[in-house]
Amino acid sequence: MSLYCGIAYRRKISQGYRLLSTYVTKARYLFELKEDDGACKKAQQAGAFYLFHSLAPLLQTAEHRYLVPRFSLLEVESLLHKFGQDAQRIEDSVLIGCSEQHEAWFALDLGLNSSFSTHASLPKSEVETELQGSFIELRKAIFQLNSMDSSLLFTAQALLRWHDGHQFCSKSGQPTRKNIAGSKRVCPSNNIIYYPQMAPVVITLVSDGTRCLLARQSSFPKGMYSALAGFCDIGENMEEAVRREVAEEVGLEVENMQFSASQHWPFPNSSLMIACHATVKPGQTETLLS
Ligand SMILES: NC(=O)C1=CN([C@@H]2O[C@H](COP(=O)(O)OP(=O)(O)OC[C@H]3O[C@@H](n4cnc5c(N)ncnc54)[C@H](O)[C@@H]3O)[C@@H](O)[C@H]2O)C=CC1
Ligand SMILES: [Mg+2]
Repeated sequence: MSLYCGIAYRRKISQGYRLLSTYVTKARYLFELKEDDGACKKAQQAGAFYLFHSLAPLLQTAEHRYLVPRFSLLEVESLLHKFGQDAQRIEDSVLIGCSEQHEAWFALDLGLNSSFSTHASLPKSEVETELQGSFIELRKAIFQLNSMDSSLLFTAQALLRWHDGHQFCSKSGQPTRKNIAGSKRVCPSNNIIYYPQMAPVVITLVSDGTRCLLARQSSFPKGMYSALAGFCDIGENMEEAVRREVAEEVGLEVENMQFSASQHWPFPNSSLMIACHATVKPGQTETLLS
């Protein structure tokens, strides 16, 4: 019932009762591309492609920053042709966003083995020379990218990695097939749909009101400290995960948890980092000092 009302309301709006915002039309356009393979294929014709090699994005250096080159479908086809591959490889690309003018953006990895061939990795250094750029590990490049580029590349890397690691149905063992946008994979033998997944992680700044607690893992570089982070266990809500992680990692009990901000974090796998503030329970501040 509520879904039906929602659809009717949308129609009423799109028939011209109210002008839709740019953000709304963009969100609906992206939704259409995810649901409709034909529309997504059409969008590739006028779209822009970001290229990766084994999950490292192609970047170009400009002074102290990195620029992220984009290529048209024709340019990508001609590159593939030059390296002896056909345009079918473009079906491995994933939709990562669009401009306000609805130019669709895709990401394609030239280094991962394509679903269409077992020997399909393109030679990295030759492609770099051809495209006048370098495939640089994303983690090393983030501080030299602007925030829009880094967010797009985070999404792209996470999606490309997910597809690379989910090529088979975990129930039937059969190869799964991605839709054109790359927003899902389907097992043709039993129609199970697999969607890209993110693991929720809470990262909590614990304080006693005036001081805050930072910690370090043994794997951190020397001198690096961070707020306390941990994966949510299945069945937990955010508050329970914060309380448990803080207890596990530093032996404190916290209360007054507050959500602060969130961010997608693609390393080493896709996480949704949920940042929170929490205060230690009264009587535990001495522990905080030790
Ligand atoms: N931005 C930042 O400042 C920081 C970010 N992080 C990120 O937060 C995430 C979680 O932090 P950790 O302290 O490592 O988590 P954690 O404290 O939950 O410990 C990691 C352990 O949790 C288990 N685990 C449970 N679910 C898991 C899953 N979905 N994926 C992987 N391991 C899982 C594994 O046994 C793993 O060894 C990491 O991805 C890390 O990159 C961590 C610290 C600082
Ligand atoms: Mg942790």
